[in-house]
Amino acid sequence: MNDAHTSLPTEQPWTREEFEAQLRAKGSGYHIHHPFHVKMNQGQLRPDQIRTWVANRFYYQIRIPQKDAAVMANCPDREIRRRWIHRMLDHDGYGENEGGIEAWAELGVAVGIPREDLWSLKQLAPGVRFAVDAYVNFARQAPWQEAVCSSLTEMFAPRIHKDRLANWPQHYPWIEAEGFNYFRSRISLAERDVEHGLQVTLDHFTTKAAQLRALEILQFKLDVLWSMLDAIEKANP
Ligand SMILES: O=C(O)c1cc(C(=O)O)c2c(n1)C(=O)C(=O)c1cc(C(=O)O)[nH]c1-2
Repeated sequence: MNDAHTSLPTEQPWTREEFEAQLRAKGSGYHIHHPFHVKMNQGQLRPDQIRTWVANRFYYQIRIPQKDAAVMANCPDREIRRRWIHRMLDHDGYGENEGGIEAWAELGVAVGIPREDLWSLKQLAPGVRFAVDAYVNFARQAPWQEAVCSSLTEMFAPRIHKDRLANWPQHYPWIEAEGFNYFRSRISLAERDVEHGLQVTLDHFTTKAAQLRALEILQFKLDVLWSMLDAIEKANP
């Protein structure tokens, strides 16, 4: 094991601010820097490659509420559950709100994927299924605070959604504008989610060893997202 990930029981923990800065520094490994994502944002992907990305990312979208249900199922704290349940509703929708999964399906239509094709998962690459399932299984099996910590890649998500909104319309004028609603909707939701996720993480991981564990968990989640893009890139070079 790397020295950076071990600590003596007596070692001083980072302060709350230092710990948050360490978590945020993990952004250097976010999938925004993956070569496939860089190409996507620079307008270098063919329409069929955009479709491969949208079809595969759909699997992440439909599994996220199950991941959040696992966090809820493992969490005995009513106050946490009262806030966490919004994540499931955001994606599944409720009442008149169609939700994020539907917004992603509209992105699918906007890039030329018929709904039945998207829902059939026939384009799903095995590596994407594997990576996303690893995330859901982690949330099922880990203590709920660890699962909360693993959601903190969302700290880096508002930037990625804003970049897509800024760049896609000019690079990919063939995509119908309604397709971008998902990205727009996630900016404020991600900010709200991160505020709560960070609060739980900063409150729970208070020894140095625990703080180092939190960084490992965040790395695991960064690896999930990175592996998804590796598999997507390979599925349609
Ligand atoms: O488009 C992206 O790059 C991206 C990344 C992430 C992320 O960092 O996990 C999420 C999302 N989008 C997203 O839309 C979303 O709803 C979401 C929920 C979660 C989570 O871990 O609970 N991550 C993400």
